[in-house]
Amino acid sequence: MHSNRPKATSDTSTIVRLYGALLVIAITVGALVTAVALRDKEIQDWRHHLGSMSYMLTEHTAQTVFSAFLVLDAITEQVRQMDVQDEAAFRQRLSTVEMHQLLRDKIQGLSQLDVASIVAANGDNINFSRAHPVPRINLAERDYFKAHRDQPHLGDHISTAVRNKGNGKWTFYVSRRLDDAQGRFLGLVLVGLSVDAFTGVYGRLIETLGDGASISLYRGDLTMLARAPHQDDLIGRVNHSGTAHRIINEQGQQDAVVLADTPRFSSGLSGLRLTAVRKATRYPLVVSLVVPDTIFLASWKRSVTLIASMSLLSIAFVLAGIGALSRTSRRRAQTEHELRESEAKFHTMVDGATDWEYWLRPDGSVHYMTPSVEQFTGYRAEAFERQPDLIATLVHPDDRTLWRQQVQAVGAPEATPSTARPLDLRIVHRNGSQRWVSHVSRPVHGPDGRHLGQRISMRDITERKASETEIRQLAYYDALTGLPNRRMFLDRLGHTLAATERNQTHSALVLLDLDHFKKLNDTQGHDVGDRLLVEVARRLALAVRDADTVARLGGDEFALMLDGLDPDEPTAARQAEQIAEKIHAILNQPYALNEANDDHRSSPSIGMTLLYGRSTPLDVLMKQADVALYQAKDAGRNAIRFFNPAMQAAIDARIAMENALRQALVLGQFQLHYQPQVDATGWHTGAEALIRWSDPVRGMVPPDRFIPLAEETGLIIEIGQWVLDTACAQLAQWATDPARQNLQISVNVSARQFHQSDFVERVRRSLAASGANPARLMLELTESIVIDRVDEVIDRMEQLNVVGVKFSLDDFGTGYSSLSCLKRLPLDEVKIDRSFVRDLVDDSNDAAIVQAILAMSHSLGLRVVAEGVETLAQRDFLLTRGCETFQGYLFGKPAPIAQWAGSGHSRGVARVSPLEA
Ligand SMILES: Nc1nc2c(ncn2[C@@H]2O[C@@H]3COP(=O)(O)O[C@H]4[C@@H](O)[C@H](n5cnc6c(=O)[nH]c(N)nc65)O[C@@H]4COP(=O)(O)O[C@H]3[C@H]2O)c(=O)[nH]1
Repeated sequence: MHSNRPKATSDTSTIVRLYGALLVIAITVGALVTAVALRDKEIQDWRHHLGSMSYMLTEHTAQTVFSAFLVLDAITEQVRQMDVQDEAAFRQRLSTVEMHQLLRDKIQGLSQLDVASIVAANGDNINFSRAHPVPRINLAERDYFKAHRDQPHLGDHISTAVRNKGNGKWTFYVSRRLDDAQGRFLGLVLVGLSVDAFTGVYGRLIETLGDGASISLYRGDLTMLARAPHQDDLIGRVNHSGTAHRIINEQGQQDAVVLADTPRFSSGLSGLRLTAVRKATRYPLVVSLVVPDTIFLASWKRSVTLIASMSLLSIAFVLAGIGALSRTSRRRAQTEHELRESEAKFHTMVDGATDWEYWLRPDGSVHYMTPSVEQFTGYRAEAFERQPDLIATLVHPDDRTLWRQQVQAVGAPEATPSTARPLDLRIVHRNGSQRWVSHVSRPVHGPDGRHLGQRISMRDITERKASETEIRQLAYYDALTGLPNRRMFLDRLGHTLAATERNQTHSALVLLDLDHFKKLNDTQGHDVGDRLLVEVARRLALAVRDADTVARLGGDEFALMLDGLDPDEPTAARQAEQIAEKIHAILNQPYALNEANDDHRSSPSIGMTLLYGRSTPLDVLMKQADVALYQAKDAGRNAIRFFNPAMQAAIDARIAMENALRQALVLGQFQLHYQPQVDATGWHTGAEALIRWSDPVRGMVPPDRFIPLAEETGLIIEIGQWVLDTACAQLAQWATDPARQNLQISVNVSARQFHQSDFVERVRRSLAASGANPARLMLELTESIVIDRVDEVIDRMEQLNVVGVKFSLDDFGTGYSSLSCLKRLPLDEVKIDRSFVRDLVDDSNDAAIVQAILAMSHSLGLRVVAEGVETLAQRDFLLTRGCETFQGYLFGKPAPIAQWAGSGHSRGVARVSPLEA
């Protein structure tokens, strides 16, 4: 993560480390130099010290030896005064008690002197200071005796140290030769010096110096006489290779203090030693003082330890300091780096953001603003920093008050995040264009809770607003005319009801539809129909006040709400009627729909009802207006009808019938009646199944009265299925009767039933369940079914054709089905509506229509069935014009199957048939 730490960080760190290393080196070198200097100084001091000590030791030693020589002098003088002439006299005179006494007296009080003796020329010890008479002791083998005997001019002699024969202690002797007048050897005088006398002093001195130090006393030829600490094996040995030898014998010096790395006598281990060697001035004696480095460098070592400790401590401090410093510097550099990175991230995120973000200080000045502001306003961020009021001027004037309120509320020190509410407002771009933005403002507080102003985000929601408007438009407005749709109208209707109560005024609900609109649509196409609807919408909107509502509920159905009518009901009704008449008149004006049809006439049927308060539910009000509308249509169209109590009764009756109809299916109140269809000879070809409702209250209800209601309520689905199942069952039953097995049954299919998604499947199931022959089933479709969604209709018909089911077009001639459409449908049969048959004989128009239908159907290869044939004249007319199948009271009324006589021939028809006449 920190691999890309900036160079400055490592530079600082390196410098700190370098300084640290230098400091450590300086401390180390300083410590070493100090240690070396101290060592030199210490050695130097010890040199002086040892020099002085060796001097004093040598003086002391010489002084001690001097006392022995004094005694030697006194005894020699005594002997000389005795003037002894020969050896015998010598023996005699010097072995006396007096002489013994003299010897004793001379060494009396001198503890360092062990003994004073007189030795005869043969080596016998003839007298000595210790006792008298003298025990027999011969010293002829002693080195000093031999030296004196053999060297007449030797002078005074110092012997090697030996264990004396008297008390066994280490002793060395100073001796002098005694001669007679002729120079003959008479014997010698000796004085023994106790080695202890020296080692005692040396030892105390060594104690003060410490372990490892030694003091040695040598004779002039470097034969060791005494040593402290004492070492038996060294006494009497000649020092040939030591420091003393080098100084005294090799270099011929009198004294020196030498630092050398030599093996110690004691341990044989190598080590530095300071050796102070000094030759006594009066006697052939050498004193050597040896001090090992454990002593003379002990103090220095302590100092060095202290220095080393101090240095290490200093180094530790320095290292710790460097560590801390470099950590601090690293942390600081890291923090700076992170800050820079964070800032870079912030700018990458924010500067590239499409939203407009800014931060206002508590005084309203701009602290920061994203560059995206330019897209929103056309101004750069700097312009706002210079002129904070610029923002206010860019907020749309209609939104400014709300905007100001929010900015002020959130800008207050006590503002909390909940103070802010998102606000949709418009921003006017420098170029005059407008943008919708979602404005969200939040207070900014520092870590210490201090109010630092507010942060504002503006997100462009222009497209969202447009989509919302579009969605709203689609949801609440009619796409063709731009008028409110049914949903919005019902919504407003609810509000209007509340308003009438509040304002104590009446409103009027007006429903209207255009007479014969469907015909126009079917004959001239949807474009023309649409143009008419748009023009009607425009005229309606112009005809009413702004406060009123005009809506398109669907198709050619429009609704109006007229508000603010008089509190008095009759007056309000009159006002509403006047407006309705105005509308009626306006809509009756000619329409220029296209070039070929610039004087189109259209008229509305208008039904209306008055509203006051919320006591009457919305759907009831709609029904009331609807009923009035139907009344207007019933009255021959192009009329205005006001809803009245009689109409209410009709509504109530309708509701009651709806409930009864629901029950009818459950209670099995439906029956199928069959009306025969016959051929030219009056021979039954089949029957049309017609439903009957046997209601205990209403009696036998004709289908015309309940089928439309069943259609409207959706009950037709179940009822239609029942009819189909019953007819199929009947077919299956006829199939077992040779006289009727070729008869077919026509079944009416309603639009809603046919347009069910699983209609084909239902028919197949019904056929399969009953076992009926599909070829005997004829489904009657009305023109209104086939005119809509032609392709889907054809598809379904073909699917059923495949299994053998046939189709008949019912009520042909009353609708507006175009010939081209008819040609495409897989039909088998066309039924001429009974309204044409009725006046056929008298009305030349109807006769012409029927003839045209027959001609057209024949040209398409379709069978034609004439409905409602009541008279022979009608039958004959039709027969002579090629109609081959008939249905009507002339041949038989619809009747229950039980009343259907077994005969396959209609009564009396053949008799009157012109063909048979
Ligand atoms: N004046 C006169 N009328 C005659 C004559 N011959 C037959 N009619 C009547 O004419 C109607 C013929 O049926 P539609 O046109 O399909 O017209 C039917 C049909 O559209 C519908 N309908 C009847 N049964 C059903 C059904 O099961 N399903 C559906 N969806 N509609 C049905 O109800 C309509 C009326 O049926 P109905 O009242 O049974 O009326 C029947 C029948 O009784 C005649 O010589 N003179």
